[in-house]
Amino acid sequence: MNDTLQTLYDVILSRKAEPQEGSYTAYLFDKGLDKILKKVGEECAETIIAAKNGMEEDTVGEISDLIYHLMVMMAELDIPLSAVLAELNRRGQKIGNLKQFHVTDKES
Ligand SMILES: N=c1c2ncn([C@@H]3O[C@H](COP(=O)(O)OP(=O)(O)OP(=O)(O)O)[C@@H](O)[C@H]3O)c2ncn1[C@@H]1O[C@H](COP(=O)(O)O)[C@@H](O)[C@H]1O
Repeated sequence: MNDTLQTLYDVILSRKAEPQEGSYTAYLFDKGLDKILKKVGEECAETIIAAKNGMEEDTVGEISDLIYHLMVMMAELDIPLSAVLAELNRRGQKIGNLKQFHVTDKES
């Protein structure tokens, strides 16, 4: 999972560094942050609509569009993918510690 995200993020970063003809990602960087944020908002709304309609395939497609546009936003803002993954890991470890605490609490 992280490998897939990292590979996609690396391609997005390379489009930012070296824009390619016909690249949608390069087009977004050329348009700038406001355009990218507008796309994030649109894809978020489309994800909600697909989820509400209960169509799994459509929802998966919209989630993928949303993640892609979020990663373009991160690249535009120079936020490394590792920062988000580290934050998710930190939260996971916190929850892990809480579970451990509850188990210990019951046992005593
Ligand atoms: N994962 C994606 C990805 N997901 C969604 N999209 C594009 O996001 C757009 C969303 O569709 P919309 O109808 O909402 O937008 P649109 O009308 O085409 O564009 P706007 O005028 O609204 O900006 C489509 O053009 C999709 O092709 C993506 N474009 C590129 N990638 C990946 O990005 C990498 C670089 O690709 P290039 O940008 O093609 O070089 C590759 O790994 C691609 O697979």
